[in-house]
Amino acid sequence: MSKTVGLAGAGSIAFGTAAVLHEAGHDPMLWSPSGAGTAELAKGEALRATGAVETTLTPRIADSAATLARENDVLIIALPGYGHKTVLDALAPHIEDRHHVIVSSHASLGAVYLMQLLAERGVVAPITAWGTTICTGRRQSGTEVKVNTVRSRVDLCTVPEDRSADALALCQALFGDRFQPRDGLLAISLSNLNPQNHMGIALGNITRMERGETRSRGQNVTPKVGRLLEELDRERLEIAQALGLEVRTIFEHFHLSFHVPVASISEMNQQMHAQGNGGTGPATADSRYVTEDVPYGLVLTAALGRLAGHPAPLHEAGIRIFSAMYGRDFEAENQILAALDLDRFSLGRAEGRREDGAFASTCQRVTRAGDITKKTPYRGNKKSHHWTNKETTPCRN
Ligand SMILES: NC(=O)C1=CN([C@@H]2O[C@H](COP(=O)(O)OP(=O)(O)OC[C@H]3O[C@@H](n4cnc5c(N)ncnc54)[C@H](OP(=O)(O)O)[C@@H]3O)[C@@H](O)[C@H]2O)C=CC1
Ligand SMILES: CC(C)(CO)C(=O)C(=O)O
Repeated sequence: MSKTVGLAGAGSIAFGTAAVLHEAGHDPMLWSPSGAGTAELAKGEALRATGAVETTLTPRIADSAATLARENDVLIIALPGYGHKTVLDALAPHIEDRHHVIVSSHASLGAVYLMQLLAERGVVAPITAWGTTICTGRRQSGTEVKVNTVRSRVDLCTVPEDRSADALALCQALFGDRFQPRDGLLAISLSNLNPQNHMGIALGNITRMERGETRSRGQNVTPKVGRLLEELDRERLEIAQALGLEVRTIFEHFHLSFHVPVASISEMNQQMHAQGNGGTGPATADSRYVTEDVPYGLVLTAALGRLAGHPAPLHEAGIRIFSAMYGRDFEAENQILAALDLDRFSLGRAEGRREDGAFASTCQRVTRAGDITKKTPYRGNKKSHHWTNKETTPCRN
């Protein structure tokens, strides 16, 4: 049955996802928070998708968050993490029990933040967090998108948990049999590989980014960049294991997303390039590979590593190196973590608490706040860690 689906965002993923939905017989609507992203479409121009999806559609256009919510049963958040808080704040007052919200892709506990906003209004709508996007691609203009791939598997979980079965059925009805349920929001947070992948790619290509040079992304995952990605992956997997969570490996990720045989990460990327879907690397330093993935990705993984007693030195180094390169404090830029006030969950020595007890209660309280994960076995934490809760300046990149 055809569904009305409102997409918050009008960039590459919102355009690509609208095309995928249209091809499957659904009825997408786009909302550009500033209006700029849908200026041409709002005049009635058609949206053309090429590549892995070839179609032309005339999506409905929303002029506000209220319209997007009113006119659709399903809402998909499809924009970078640095826009999530603004957009969730705008949508939350209009979300009702009848809605189903999907976050594509989930960044930094945004689903917990939205749950809290809805709880304040007594609304219980299922929120499904995806570990990544259903497609990849790049917006070419106000009316065109190149879709590089439609993924065969996307990790997901739903809060509240008792809505998981309905949520899975809905995602399948919209996009087909492409979903792998995971055990809670921490597993989904640790299933998003963009932050680690983009850290390696951006570090290996930062001078090209700064000089504005266009290049193949896959081809430039050279053996040494590939090895760095594999080592970053090892850190993420160790954290997941310490938390008792099952997550995909980087090898599975590239295999399931880009349909290439499993080999070394560099070889898999060379193969993607040879098949024509290696993508294009960022050609500006002002790229979400850094401005989104460091504050909303690396910062969360590094913090979870400290909490789990498995610090992630490469991730930590990435935060520091990019902060030094950009002259910014990326750790302080995460608006969602700041709004969740995770200082309440500090593992500090204050009040004479034993750190392991504080960690256990952190897990329980976070779990209660958002049902983040069903099982968070404690493996011991010797290091003191404080979540920072500094004021952040909204950043619009
Ligand atoms: N593109 C890809 O292939 C992949 C993307 N992803 C992830 O998917 C998500 C979306 O990516 P993508 O579509 O490429 O990103 P884009 O940069 O293309 O998204 C642009 C959209 O985001 C909105 N936006 C940007 N900043 C803000 C802000 N501060 N507040 C509100 N809205 C804002 C823009 O609003 P406006 O219309 O007002 O200008 C626009 O609608 C990201 O999390 C990304 O990491 C993951 C894997 C692959
Ligand atoms: C290819 C790459 C690194 C780009 O984001 C990726 O991992 C993805 O899209 O899932």
